[in-house]
Amino acid sequence: MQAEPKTSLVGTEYEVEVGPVAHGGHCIARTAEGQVLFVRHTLPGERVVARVTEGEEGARFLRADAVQILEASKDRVEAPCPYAGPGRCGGCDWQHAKPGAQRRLKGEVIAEQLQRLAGLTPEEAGWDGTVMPAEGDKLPAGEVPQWRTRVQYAVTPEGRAGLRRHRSHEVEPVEHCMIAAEGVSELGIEERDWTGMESVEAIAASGSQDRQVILTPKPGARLPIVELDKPVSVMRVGEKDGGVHRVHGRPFVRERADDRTYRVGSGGFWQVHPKAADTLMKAVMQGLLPRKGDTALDLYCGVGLFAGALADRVGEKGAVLGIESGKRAVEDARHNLASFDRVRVEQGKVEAVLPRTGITDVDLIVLDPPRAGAGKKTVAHLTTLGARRIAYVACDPAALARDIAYFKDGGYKVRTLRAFDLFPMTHHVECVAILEPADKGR
Ligand SMILES: C[S@@+](CC[C@H](N)C(=O)[O-])C[C@H]1O[C@@H](n2cnc3c(N)ncnc32)[C@H](O)[C@@H]1O
Repeated sequence: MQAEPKTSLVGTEYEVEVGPVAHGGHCIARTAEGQVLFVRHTLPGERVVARVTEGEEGARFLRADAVQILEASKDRVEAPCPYAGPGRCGGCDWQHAKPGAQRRLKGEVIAEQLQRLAGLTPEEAGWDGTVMPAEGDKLPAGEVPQWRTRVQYAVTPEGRAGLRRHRSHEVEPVEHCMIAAEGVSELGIEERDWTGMESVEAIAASGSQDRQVILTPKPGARLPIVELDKPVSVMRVGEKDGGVHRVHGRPFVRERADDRTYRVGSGGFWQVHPKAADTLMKAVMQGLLPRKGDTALDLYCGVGLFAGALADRVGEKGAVLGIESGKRAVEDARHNLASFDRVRVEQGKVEAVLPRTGITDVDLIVLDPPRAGAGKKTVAHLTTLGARRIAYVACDPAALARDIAYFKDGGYKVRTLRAFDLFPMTHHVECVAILEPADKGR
């Protein structure tokens, strides 16, 4: 017998009191019947009319947008971006919140994840509860930091560049993205016709004048001649192999951190906020306190940001091993770290490569995994290596909290935690946790 289709509630409106913030850029509310709503475009304590955007009767939760604000929070501001709002651009979650309130909301999310998934209060995690803005991001009211050095534009059927709507393939055409770095805006991507393209990624390095666009053509489409307002190198994503191929110019951009230049090939990872690489590198080094002669691991090392900083500090008698799955990122890391004799970079997944290395003890570990985190097996392995300190760089506080719980099982505790707002206007936040053996006093 076929199950009865459930009745969609999309479009239904509820007047609700808005409760606390939840991970993902929304707040929690309940309908009169007790059904949970994840409401965007609102703030804790507000009374709003929430219109359902996803979900059906009896679902565990519904998603909704606040379409009318009946009682506004004192943290609310008029969104500075004309493309923000219900049904519009999905790039920013907190355009309608004061900058200080955005950081408070991110702090509340971190605290909630730590408590729920790792059983830790902020004090137990050695965290003062604050989320620090990046240097230079505290701006007069109404001004928005222009921090996005990499912007992935989608293209409308008419060939206009835009940004995707929230949880949708639809494109919101934009004439100017407020959070895009000046180097991206200067290219004039939004003014060009991109007919035939699926997407156009713009990269403006912050450590050099390098500019690059990566085109993803629709199947069978011809590449346009790219004439932008500034010189750029051009890459394309291959229709068959999905790889990034050079059309003209350098196949990489040059970034700077810790007074070192890093080559970052197309498709390779580099932090998006211009201050992020240095901010995180400093937080990691201040937490680890490397000594001459130390041995260290840089896991999920990308093009070698932390391995380079560690190599400088552990000196000629020390050694650093980086592990990274991306082939091109490994080539870049080897190039970037070629001046160090005692730095090695292995290609492959950490979970496969680390056991194969046969390493049984190290002094220090940095891990900077993707959003899913490192996971139980990898964390369990790391806790057997006897590291004096471990720095965990996390772009997702939920994955961080889950992995901290695994570290706890393996005899490690969090010594300090710091949080940085490296993604203003969005719900994203970056944390650096420093762990050490639990039997060591604070
Ligand atoms: C958040 S980035 C960090 C890169 C680098 N630490 C930095 O700050 O520039 C995560 C990196 O992990 C790599 N990666 C993802 N899954 C991996 C895995 N299972 N094993 C090794 N590397 C992985 C990605 O290619 C990416 O370069």
